[in-house]
Amino acid sequence: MLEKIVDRKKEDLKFFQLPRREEVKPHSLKQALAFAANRDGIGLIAEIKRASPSKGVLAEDLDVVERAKAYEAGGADAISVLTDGPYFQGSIMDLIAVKRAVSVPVLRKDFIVDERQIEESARIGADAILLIASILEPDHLKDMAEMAHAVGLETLVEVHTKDELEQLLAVYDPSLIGVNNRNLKTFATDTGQTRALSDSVPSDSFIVSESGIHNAEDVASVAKAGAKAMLIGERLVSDGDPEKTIPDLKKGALLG
Ligand SMILES: O=C(O)c1ccccc1NCC(=O)[C@H](O)[C@H](O)COP(=O)(O)O
Repeated sequence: MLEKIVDRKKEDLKFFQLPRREEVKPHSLKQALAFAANRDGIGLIAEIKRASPSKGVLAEDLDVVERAKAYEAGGADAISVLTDGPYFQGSIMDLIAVKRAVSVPVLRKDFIVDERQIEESARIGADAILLIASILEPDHLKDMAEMAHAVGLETLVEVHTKDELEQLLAVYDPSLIGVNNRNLKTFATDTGQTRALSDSVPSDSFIVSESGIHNAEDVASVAKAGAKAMLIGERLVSDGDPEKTIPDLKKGALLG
């Protein structure tokens, strides 16, 4: 599936056109998450996605602006927007609309495989982009991260296995490391993956635990494993009252 997503992305990039630049105020993802970790025990990146390969349609008629504002009002420290069209029913227009509507940092979640997507991300007003170790060779990922930083974007570098992490650390030391609890080949999620990798993450890096977080116990488990922030999609995008749910989830960091 991951291969299919990336192949489709490369195919679509043949028709790539740069959008015009948005005039928006930048916000630092790392600073927002570090501040929240200090205040609440854990920071939260709340995700907007209409659909996913693992779950199908989650929220077809989602009003992304309304949802982003509800996340922010509930205490989300940052918002992630899935901009992939074919597999997640997202678009760069979603990110543009969200960035205009909120004052927390906005992360572009997509399958970034080409330098042009970095300039695109900067133009649409993203504050940060996701770089996925399983689809980029370590040297290429390092180059892409440096290119992103040069145009003012922060990077969240995602790994799933210890091997991926070790190969990456041999050439590059990211300050924000996302441990994806979802195996992108089988789609199975296990929050224990954050614990399994956390000892191998350099002590000066900041761990964001991603995927499969549904309740306060999951939050407690990843916080105990060393995550300073979490990224939650499905649980929040399909929630009727995220303004109430977000504080309840965050309280999980204080459990145990
Ligand atoms: O969500 C999927 O099915 C998926 C499949 C293949 C590649 C990426 C995928 N998701 C992107 C994400 O990283 C998640 O949306 C994110 O970590 C939130 O996960 P969740 O809280 O479990 O919705």
